Amino acid sequence: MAVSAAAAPAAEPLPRSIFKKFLVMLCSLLMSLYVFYCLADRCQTLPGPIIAAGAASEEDEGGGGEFLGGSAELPPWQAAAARRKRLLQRLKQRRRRQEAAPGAEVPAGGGGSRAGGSGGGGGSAGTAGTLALLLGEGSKRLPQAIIIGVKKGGTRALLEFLRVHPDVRAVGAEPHFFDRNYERGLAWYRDLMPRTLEGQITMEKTPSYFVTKEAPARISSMSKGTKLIVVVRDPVTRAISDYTQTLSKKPDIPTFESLTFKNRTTGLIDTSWSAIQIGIYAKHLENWLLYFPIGQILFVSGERMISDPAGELGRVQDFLGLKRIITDKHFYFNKTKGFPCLKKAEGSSKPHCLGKTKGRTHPDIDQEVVQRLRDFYRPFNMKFYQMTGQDFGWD
Ligand SMILES: Nc1ncnc2c1ncn2[C@@H]1O[C@H](COP(=O)(O)OS(=O)(=O)O)[C@@H](OP(=O)(O)O)[C@H]1O
Repeated sequence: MAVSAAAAPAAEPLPRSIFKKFLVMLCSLLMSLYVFYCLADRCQTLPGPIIAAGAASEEDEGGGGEFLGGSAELPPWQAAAARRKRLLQRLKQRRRRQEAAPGAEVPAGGGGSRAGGSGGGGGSAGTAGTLALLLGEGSKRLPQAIIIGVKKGGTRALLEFLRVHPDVRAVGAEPHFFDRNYERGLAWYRDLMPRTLEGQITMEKTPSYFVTKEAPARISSMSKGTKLIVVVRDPVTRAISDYTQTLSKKPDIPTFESLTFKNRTTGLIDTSWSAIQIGIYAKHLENWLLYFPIGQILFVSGERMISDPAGELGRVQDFLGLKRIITDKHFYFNKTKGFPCLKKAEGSSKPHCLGKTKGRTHPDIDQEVVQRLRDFYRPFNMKFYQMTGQDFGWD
């Protein structure tokens, strides 16, 4: 009895220390699980970890491919969540500013890219992809597909919608590499690109390429296999849209009617005015066909991008060899905006329409001038339908 009474207190600390160790291990395990859970994008309402694009844009200096910000005072998992939240906000702000700036005029410099899909079917693939990108996998590649035009055709809408696809990663801003920045070299260009994993497509859009004489040869020398996408729109409406954009920046410019004509009395159209020139699609296309087979160029209808975005996106996904993930389930028609919008914005669960500079009200143009322009473009449009094998219904 005496022996056992003496032995009992000596034995007590042992189970307690084991218990403590067990508790510490359990806590560590739970913490690790929670951190992993957050990294896998499940601990917040935020839809996905975001990685800054290759090069910092004018709005987001220092973003280059790293997580932004830091919260030294917070526990690591909260700091990670806070960083993600801040980064998401900055990317959203940057995107809004890019859209608010007159699209085609935005200078080069990277812009946002995102990892992961929003909305619809690509969710889990997107999350796996984002996690891999988050862990530093993937590499910057030159684009395999480029939206080369046309200015005011609906190029921003196409890129924004395509980015919903988990296998598409794109530069947000327009790099203008093959027109304004070519002397900077391919390494500079590649560095603007977001990281991609095997099987993902890198994309960019710069609508001025379509009318840049040197662009086809330059893109072909980068890669003959580059897939090209052109969003075309009725050249008359396109010209008015182009004019509306310039007018918003320079309210003192002459009227559309006076800029249209070299001589209003004779009715001679001023084809040197870029707003008119860009719409002569057949002429610009001839230049591209010197370097690319027609089958390597996809022509997207700017009008159908508005009336049936899912239909056009279906064609684009096929052309890019992507699974048809973006469908009509991703879109809704916003009556206030008067345009189709995404049900889920990238990086959030909220609906997303393009910015104020997309879908502007056009000034009223003298119908006689409009008719004169229709007559002017008709033969060029016919030629363009013939070359592409598609009737865009502008005439
Ligand atoms: N979903 C949606 N929301 C808003 N706007 C849309 C959409 N789809 C196509 N569009 C049309 O896109 C036109 C702008 O074309 P771009 O994005 O190519 O312009 S830019 O060249 O990048 O400046 C823009 O031209 P405007 O209407 O003249 O503003 C729109 O008509």
